[in-house]
Amino acid sequence: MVSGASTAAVRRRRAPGLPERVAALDWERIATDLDTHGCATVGGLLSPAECLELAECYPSDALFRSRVVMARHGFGRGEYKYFAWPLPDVVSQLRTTLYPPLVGIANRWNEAMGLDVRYPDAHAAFLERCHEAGQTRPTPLLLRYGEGDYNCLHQDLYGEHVFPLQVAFLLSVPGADFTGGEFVLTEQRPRMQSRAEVVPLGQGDGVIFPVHHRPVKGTRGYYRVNMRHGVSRLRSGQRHTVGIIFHDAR
Ligand SMILES: O=C(O)CCC(=O)C(=O)O
Ligand SMILES: [Fe+2]
Repeated sequence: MVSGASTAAVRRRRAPGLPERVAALDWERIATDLDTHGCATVGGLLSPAECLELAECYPSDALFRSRVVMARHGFGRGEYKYFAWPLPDVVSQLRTTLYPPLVGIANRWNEAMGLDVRYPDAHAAFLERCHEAGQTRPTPLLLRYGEGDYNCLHQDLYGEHVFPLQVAFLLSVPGADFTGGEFVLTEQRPRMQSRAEVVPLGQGDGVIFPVHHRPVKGTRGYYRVNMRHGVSRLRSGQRHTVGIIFHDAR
């Protein structure tokens, strides 16, 4: 058990420079990768110290609103915890700084898919929309996998309001902290065979990917493909990730 004092320290912790680091990312390249491949990676956005600090707060129950043991629900093997309000600074900053550059892509995708929903420029305004509809519980989460654990292919939908992109960060060092445990995306195309994408990540890298679907350009305009993500079986060690989902939950 972590003491109350260190729990408060994790909550208060400043992550200097995170907004600057997010602003410095090549958002044109990210948009192109998302359009072309259905996912984009961002290298080393979190420092090793930030990764370690986040991973180490997993046992600190006061930071979380609930714990999910995946095997109990048929979700896979391993566990995760949803952060409680107030979110730790680094998690809150990731949510508020990654949202604005993704809004343009989200709105463009909805237009291509013939969906009427458009997203406001600021995350606070989008959260207000979620909260007014009863989606008030925070969705950022910390995941922990041990040897033999895996995360079944899924979609993180938590109510009517959905921001169509989400981000997952690898907090552990592949090859040193764990082996196996690869991030996997699948794309189910209408009347076609499915396509899988394995996304190699290093510590502190993030992967940006669609929550439930994305537009793909065909010969007669855009069609909608259904997306799922998961994690392959860990062969050894321990793997932590943090998931940044922009809509809140009912
Ligand atoms: O552990 C992972 O890489 C996947 C995490 C996940 O499912 C999520 O962030 O929504
Ligand atoms: Fe997920």
